[in-house]
Amino acid sequence: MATNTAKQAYVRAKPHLNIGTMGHVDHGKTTLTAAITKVLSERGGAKYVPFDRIDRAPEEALRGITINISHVEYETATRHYAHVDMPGHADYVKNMITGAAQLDGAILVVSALDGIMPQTREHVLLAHRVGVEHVVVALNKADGADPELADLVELELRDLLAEHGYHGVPIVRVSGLRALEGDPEWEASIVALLEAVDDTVPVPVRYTDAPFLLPVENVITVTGRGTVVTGAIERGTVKVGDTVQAVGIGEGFTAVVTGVETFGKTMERGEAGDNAALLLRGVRREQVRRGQVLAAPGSQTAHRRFTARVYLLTAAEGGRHTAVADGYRPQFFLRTADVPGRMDLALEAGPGGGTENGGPTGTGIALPGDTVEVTVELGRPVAIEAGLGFAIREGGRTVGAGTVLAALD
Ligand SMILES: Nc1nc2c(ncn2[C@@H]2O[C@H](COP(=O)(O)OP(=O)(O)OP(=O)(O)O)[C@@H](O)[C@H]2O)c(=O)[nH]1
Repeated sequence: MATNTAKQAYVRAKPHLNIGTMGHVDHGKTTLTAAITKVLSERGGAKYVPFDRIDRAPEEALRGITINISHVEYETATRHYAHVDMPGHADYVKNMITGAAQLDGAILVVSALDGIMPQTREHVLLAHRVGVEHVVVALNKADGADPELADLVELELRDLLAEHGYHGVPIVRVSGLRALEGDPEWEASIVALLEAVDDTVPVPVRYTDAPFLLPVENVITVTGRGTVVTGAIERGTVKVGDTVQAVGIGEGFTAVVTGVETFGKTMERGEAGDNAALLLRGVRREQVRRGQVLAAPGSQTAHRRFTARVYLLTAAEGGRHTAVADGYRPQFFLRTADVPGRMDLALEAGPGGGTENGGPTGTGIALPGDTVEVTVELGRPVAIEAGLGFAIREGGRTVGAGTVLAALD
């Protein structure tokens, strides 16, 4: 990342926040993302990223300058934002529920022409479950919608949001498409949307004093320079010269950080909450895998077995229709890791096991809607600690959400 042409340095002049768009397919997430960068670029707060460059820029990933192909950055008067427009529904859910996206807030995109659709519901539910506390609604395609119809959609949205604990959510009528085309009325709607985001999503508490931790999202080889690892810094800080330890999945290693960047700009210090690219000295690409964490040496340990409290989604929430039994073998998503594993419906070390809400205790089965305490054995070791959230998926859908109680062995 030390390039021949000097790179610009990242100036930390404003608080940095991570936000993302969510919502049903085709409601206009990518169009809106492009529109935000276009409108802000005209106001000096962004570099315009056209629609067809979002999610679809592999050559940028190859050059090693992009943090994540679906991330864009922009600034309002008071904040610097990294904005993730996740490519497909499955990836979206995976990123969101594992906390890989580490969203401080979300823009729920709902088409005023179509109203609430299944993924609108699913994303609101998941956002709430994974702890996204702050949501702003972009009621998109307002250019084509009858205002009375839009009023109706707004009412239904308020009900849906309230059902999941979101009250007083700003609903801003926008048109990503018309704003992209340069229509001043709709450009103003994008500005209003960002004002609502600035006002609604507070600057989160960042754990910069904790030991450094970065879940590995992508690994890129930059010819002549080495291996670059990207991801959002979960805790702590990192600078050139620091030693980091890779934990989980493959063989662990330690390496010295020789470059820290964000969105192609060099950083004196990467901090919790930043989307960072780290250049590692003497590390081969194959040594680093998505799902590992890079951590301050000795601060994280990999485990295959742990106890957890798990909520099984109901069929209405997109979960299973039938019970799960001892020996259940789904996929587990922990941070950026996606590993197969086995789940047994009892706490290995501890009093009893069974359910909290009067469900079947000690029978070795649990029904959708139950909260149960379980013991998990993963196919591969992963960095595990008490309190870590994870998702349980099978056949491409999310069937459970859990929290680690304790690592075993
Ligand atoms: N009339 C109108 N059409 C829009 C607007 N925004 C997006 N569209 C159209 O809606 C369609 C879907 O837009 P996308 O931005 O691809 O939607 P998306 O939600 O990103 O879709 P996925 O990424 O596939 O989930 C496209 O044909 C857009 O041109 C808008 O504000 N008004």
